[in-house]
Amino acid sequence: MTPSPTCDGLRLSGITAGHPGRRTPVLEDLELEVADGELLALLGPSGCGKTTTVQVASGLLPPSRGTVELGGSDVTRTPPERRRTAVVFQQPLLLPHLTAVDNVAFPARVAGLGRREARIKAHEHLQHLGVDTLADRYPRQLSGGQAQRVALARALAARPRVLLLDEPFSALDTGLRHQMRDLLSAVQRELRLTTLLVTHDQAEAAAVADAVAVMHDGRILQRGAPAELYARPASRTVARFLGCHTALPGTVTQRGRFRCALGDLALPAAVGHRGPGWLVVRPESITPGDGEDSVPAVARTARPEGAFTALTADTAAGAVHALLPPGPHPSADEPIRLRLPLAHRWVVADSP
Ligand SMILES: Nc1ncnc2c1ncn2[C@@H]1O[C@H](COP(=O)(O)OP(=O)(O)OP(=O)(O)O)[C@@H](O)[C@H]1O
Repeated sequence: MTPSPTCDGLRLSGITAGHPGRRTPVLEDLELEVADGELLALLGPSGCGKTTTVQVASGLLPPSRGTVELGGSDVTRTPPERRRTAVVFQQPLLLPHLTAVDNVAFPARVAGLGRREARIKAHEHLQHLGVDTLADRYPRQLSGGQAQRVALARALAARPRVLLLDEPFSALDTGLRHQMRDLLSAVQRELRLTTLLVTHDQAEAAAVADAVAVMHDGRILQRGAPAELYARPASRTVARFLGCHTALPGTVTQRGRFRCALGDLALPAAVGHRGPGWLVVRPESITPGDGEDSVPAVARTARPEGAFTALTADTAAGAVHALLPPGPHPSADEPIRLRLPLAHRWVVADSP
């Protein structure tokens, strides 16, 4: 990834950081940029260093190497309270002895604004997030979703340069999560705030983010628009993390041809990979049926996944995983043909 010469958003360059008591750093030479006004989702498995990245960006954890820039200024040594970043965590962390409106007014009060003015502003933010009717309630009188809206209102009230959201919706139930995603998208569209959203949910990342960065073992493996990462993952790890579990070993013998245990398969012209690699195909693009693009398989398992059916089938080259829409689906041990549409074939190397 070549960094742009200037960044008006958030930029972490060459960051190495760890935690006291840990022998090895969590982040090593991390490069991450969130452009001005962009919502970037930082996606990665548990323990890969997402929260540590947020801590470094917010100033809660000083890196041992590297720089943090905000709005084009180096803030590596600037204390958290002077960075103009606001963080929303998985838990709302509202002050229990203050009402919702006073929680939201708190940052402005700390910044020196009078109580009346701070409260007027706070009401505006609560209204913006659809919870002004709850202004006089204490945190213990709010549901999880309501409290998280108040926490988001408080973060916005601080008028941050950068909003850092660390798994803000993961404690909520599915319906509420979707509502909060929509709300975040709407707020983001309106305010164009530079936002880093930490999540381990690829659907959430795809739903709200302008760009996604996939993290693994403290490094960014790939960054791009969600659709680009889905269609063209850089590695098996990225593909797997984005829900694509079909990876068939073989070799790109010449442009547009992939030789594997299933024979000589066609590839789209966009595939630039050469030599040994893995054919990956997204699960929702695979369907049972006959055609030029189909391969023989034997159905192994078909289990419900929400409204869909997750089908695993064995082929001569390995297991194929499909996500089928509602309707009849193959049963175990049934010989079938599976279509692997040409446009959805992609080849990756075996590296992370
Ligand atoms: N305060 C701490 N002291 C020591 N080690 C820590 C501390 N906080 C995190 N770690 C370790 O640092 C590594 C990265 O943790 P981090 O919380 O950044 O990961 P994460 O990607 O946010 O994970 P999750 O999705 O589970 O929240 C983990 O191995 C974790 O155990």
